[in-house]
Amino acid sequence: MEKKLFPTQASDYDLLEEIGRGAFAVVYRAICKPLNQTVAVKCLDLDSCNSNLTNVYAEAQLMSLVDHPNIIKSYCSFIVDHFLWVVMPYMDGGSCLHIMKIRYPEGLPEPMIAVILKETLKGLDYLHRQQQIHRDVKAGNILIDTSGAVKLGDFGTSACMFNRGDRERCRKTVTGSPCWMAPEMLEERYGYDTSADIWSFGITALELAHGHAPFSKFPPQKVLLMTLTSAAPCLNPDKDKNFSKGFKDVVNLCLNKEPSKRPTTEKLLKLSYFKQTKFNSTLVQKLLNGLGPLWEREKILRDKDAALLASKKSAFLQEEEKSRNEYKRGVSCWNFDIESLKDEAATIHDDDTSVVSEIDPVSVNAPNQDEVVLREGGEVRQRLILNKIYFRKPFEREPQQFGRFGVFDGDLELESPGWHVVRPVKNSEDARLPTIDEDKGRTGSTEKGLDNFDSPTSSLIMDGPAGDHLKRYEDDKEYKRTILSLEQKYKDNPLSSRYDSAVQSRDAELREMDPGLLPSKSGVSCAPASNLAPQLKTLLLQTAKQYEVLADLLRIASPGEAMSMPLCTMHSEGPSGQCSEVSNLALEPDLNTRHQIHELQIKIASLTHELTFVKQRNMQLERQLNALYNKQEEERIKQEAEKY
Ligand SMILES: Nc1ncnc2c1ncn2[C@@H]1O[C@H](COP(=O)(O)OP(=O)(O)OP(=O)(O)O)[C@@H](O)[C@H]1O
Repeated sequence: MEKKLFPTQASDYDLLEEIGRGAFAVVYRAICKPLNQTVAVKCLDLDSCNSNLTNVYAEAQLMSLVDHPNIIKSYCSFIVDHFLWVVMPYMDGGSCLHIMKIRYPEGLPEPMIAVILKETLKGLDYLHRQQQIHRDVKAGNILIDTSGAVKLGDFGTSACMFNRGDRERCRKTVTGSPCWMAPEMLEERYGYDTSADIWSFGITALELAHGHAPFSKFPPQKVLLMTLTSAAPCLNPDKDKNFSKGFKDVVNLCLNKEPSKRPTTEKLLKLSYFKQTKFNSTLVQKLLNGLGPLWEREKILRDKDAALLASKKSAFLQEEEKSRNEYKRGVSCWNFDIESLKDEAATIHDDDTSVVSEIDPVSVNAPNQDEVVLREGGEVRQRLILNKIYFRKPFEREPQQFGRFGVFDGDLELESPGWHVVRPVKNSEDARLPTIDEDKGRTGSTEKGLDNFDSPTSSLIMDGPAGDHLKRYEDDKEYKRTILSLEQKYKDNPLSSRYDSAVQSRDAELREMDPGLLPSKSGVSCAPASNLAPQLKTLLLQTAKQYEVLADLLRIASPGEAMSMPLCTMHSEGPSGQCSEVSNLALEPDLNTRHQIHELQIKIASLTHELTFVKQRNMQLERQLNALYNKQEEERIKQEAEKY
């Protein structure tokens, strides 16, 4: 069949309706005008996604090399502003998750599950043979169309393991959706391989059977904990009586906590359960019978979610109150002690709803939340579905940790200071932390200096201009102390790998509160240019302060003489205490001084400009390198394919 060449210019595509939304991307039905073909275009926001451009681009390129009927390939991908557009075949049935939400909330009938699983398995088998890990196998990524085709999509998060030796074959990065993640993916010290996909495949089987993944209603920290410490999920012998033994065996085989004991895709395909399952397009088409167009269904679901969100808002306020009361009782809400987390997790019931809150733009790390609404000037700018777990690299803006993460354009943080959401750390057992003072009926402390401490800390500590009930971050002594106490407490903890993350996160946060508190790390060179602005402003302030000192010295040297040096004052705005403005209070600076200040400002502007330019150039070079690398890979794959 002749290979069509898809154009790589945005103007060649008409974006029509929105047909889906992921953590960092919106997917549209679109028309490729020169080819007059309906396609799906995934617009991935490069600014808010947590991966570096090179990886994203490499993975998008990789997607275009895929050639299997059960895997969605990309026709092409290109950059439009700060978005990566990935052009793919349009799957007009949508995802299995989508269909379950609309029509099968309790799960699909087994014959349909068997067909869907087998087709997915064939696609996964192809990827594994190419030595790739998908890393995001779930019903939301299994797409179907009206011809009855079943395809596994979105392996933008997958990692290429081509021929890079065994060390590289075990990935150390963590990306994925908590409920589907294999236990070894959560333990940073262990790598993981293709068997992690087999675990996710087993979870997907349960998801298709029940309409939702096991633990999906729990907050992510509980999901993590249960995945690590509880027995592997399985079918319920009472509730799931109707499922065949073959299906139960598949689930049990895949959900083995020991990765090496899980079957390979090849072995699974040889099971009689899958051998007997024949592809049946009519069965798949039946799933879509009577359903409206995908974009209309998508809209119905979006509206439903919005209504749910509104109802959850009040739940959040209650949760706030509950959490505050718990705090007053000295209940630990967040720590890394696995046993207490276990107990805590056990108190969360199946019907617990996740917390939803509204906060202003910037970066968000909200371990207890499903979704946050980002507003600017009262307008909703973006809704972030916090459904992923990321371990951020040390040089990146956010601390390393696990939790639900959403990141909004960091530059906005400077322009419109808003909520700053940080991780809560509380522990009543630590003597240095505030405890209940029964007599006084308020929070007290056993340590001197904290007697007046009165923190109505909720399950999240927030910092922002509004909300009197929330404590300002930089004043939060308890937070600083608690974080420091973590260091002592978890040194010998079995989760000591988490300890490093906690320390790094502590350092990052303390540095943000007060740049002088900790020595700055060397080699931190990857900050965005916009992040430099406060530092440059600080430099400007320092220079101005030097004038001040000079003026004082001159005053001492020649008392009685009128001084014409500027008297500068620091306006502390952010938690870091960086100055935002240098202003004259009493004395007007002379012309020369003003001129120098002006020159400094010009230098700063030009430096910022230069930095932006270098950054762009860097990105360009990265892209070129990538293209080169991908070309080589393509050739290598071709050669390998020829060998077969
Ligand atoms: N080629 C496609 N055809 C039709 N619908 C699609 C296509 N690709 C994606 N979708 C829809 O868009 C939704 C969002 O896709 P996307 O890959 O961005 O996110 P996701 O995998 O659901 O979430 P995440 O960002 O967590 O990976 C999917 O769940 C699916 O319903």
